[in-house]
Amino acid sequence: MDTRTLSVSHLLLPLRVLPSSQNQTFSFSSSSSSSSSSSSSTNINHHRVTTTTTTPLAIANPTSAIIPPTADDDTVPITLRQLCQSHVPDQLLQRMEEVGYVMPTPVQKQALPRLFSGRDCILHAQTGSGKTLAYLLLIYSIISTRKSSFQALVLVPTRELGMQVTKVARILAAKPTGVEGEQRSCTIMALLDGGTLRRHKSWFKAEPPAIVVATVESLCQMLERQLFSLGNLRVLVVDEVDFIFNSSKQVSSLRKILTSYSSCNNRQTVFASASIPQHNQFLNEAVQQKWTKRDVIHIHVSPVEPMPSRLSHRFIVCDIKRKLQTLLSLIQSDAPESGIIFVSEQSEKSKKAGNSPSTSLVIDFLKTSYHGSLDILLLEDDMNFNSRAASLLEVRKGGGYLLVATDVAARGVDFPEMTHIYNYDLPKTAIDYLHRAGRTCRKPFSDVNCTVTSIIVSQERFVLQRYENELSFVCTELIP
Ligand SMILES: Nc1ncnc2c1ncn2[C@@H]1O[C@H](COP(=O)(O)OP(=O)(O)OP(=O)(O)O)[C@@H](O)[C@H]1O
Repeated sequence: MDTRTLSVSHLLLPLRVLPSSQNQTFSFSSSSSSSSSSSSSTNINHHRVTTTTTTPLAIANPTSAIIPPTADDDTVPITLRQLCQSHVPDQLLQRMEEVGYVMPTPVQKQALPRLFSGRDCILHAQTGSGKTLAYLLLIYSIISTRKSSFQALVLVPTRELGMQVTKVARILAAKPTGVEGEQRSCTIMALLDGGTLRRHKSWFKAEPPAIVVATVESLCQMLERQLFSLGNLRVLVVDEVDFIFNSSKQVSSLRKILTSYSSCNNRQTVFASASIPQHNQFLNEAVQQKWTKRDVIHIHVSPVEPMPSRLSHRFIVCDIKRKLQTLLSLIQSDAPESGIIFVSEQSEKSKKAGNSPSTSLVIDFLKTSYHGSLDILLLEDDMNFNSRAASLLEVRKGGGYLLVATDVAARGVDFPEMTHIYNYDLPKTAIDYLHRAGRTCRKPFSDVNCTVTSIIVSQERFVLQRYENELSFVCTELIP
């Protein structure tokens, strides 16, 4: 008897409901939205899949039992190649293995069969769990390199994340070692804020790329000028979907892309994030607003553990005047391989008052007082795109570094060597805490432990406690 468990929404699995304080910061509805909360009771045919429960296969005759491994069976190892075999071109699978992707992560194992079946999906899994590879494999299973048309679109909230996704997509599309021949290769365009639209326009005219990785604003500018259309689009991925919907600058353009410039009936739609607050409402809204088809699946991996278990959380209470010194002492005693020091973005009021941003204070202090071997780098919203790219390039060269950053570095950016996160300023919401913390623990099969440390003043303890409750983690106090 096969007792594997595939949980769908009408089989009542315990699902974590996000607390109301988290909900307050987030809304998918706009004033122009035609749906209302009552719409959630309509007969929507979406499914939810979780990976919380799996029971072993009962094998009737062990000696002859060659049961093909399936994605929902955790007891039988299954490779990425087996999962992708009849869907993704062999050359791409070869390349995937060559760059080190052999075994699937839990989200890949859960999602790929459903993605290959053509269903719209919401990929909801921990930071660093490999959602990018999951949706890129879907894209490579769908697009045809024989066609010279724009077939797949990945929308991202920041230039930094766009550059990273483009890089992974290009690495996968490259020829594996030893493969000869003049096969037409897959072209991938990065259409990101800060780029030159004229160059992209000429590229489109000469030969449309098969895949475009774009920030929402840059894409909309091109669409508004009718420089190309989404008419042949077969798959649309929105990465960090909750962030884009929650961004007042990006949400209306995203809505247009989803419903005016393209139709969910003509494409497969995938939304990805480690955080989808009010996910039931989002699912209903996605269907009501025709962002996805009615049978969209919610793939929710580790719903009761939204952050990696290898991550330990600490806090230290100090006087506000001693924060810099406390930071330095922590760095000296932790001796991180690499670390990010998250600092709040400077408010408009503080800018107008002519104050220095906190990032400058921290950078200047570390440059004079830190005498260790780590490089000190800066990544913040107010830097121009070239300086931001230069900082990330330094980070990617390898070697240890301390990156002083605002939340621009908190979403999606992959820092594989990162071991320590310091919240010099507390994040504004529990969701922000989760994404900052998620810049560590980015090697899916590693057992290296990582640490997040928040440096707080005593009045902030209750805020941190709220995040602990919302995200189900325990923060231990360090006594100075
Ligand atoms: N199957 C795999 N085997 C080994 N490494 C993998 C595999 N899949 C992904 N990775 C690696 O895991 C890391 C995290 O992957 P990715 O950036 O896709 O995470 P994510 O789920 O998108 O996280 P976030 O929510 O923070 O954006 C990357 O360095 C990636 O190369």
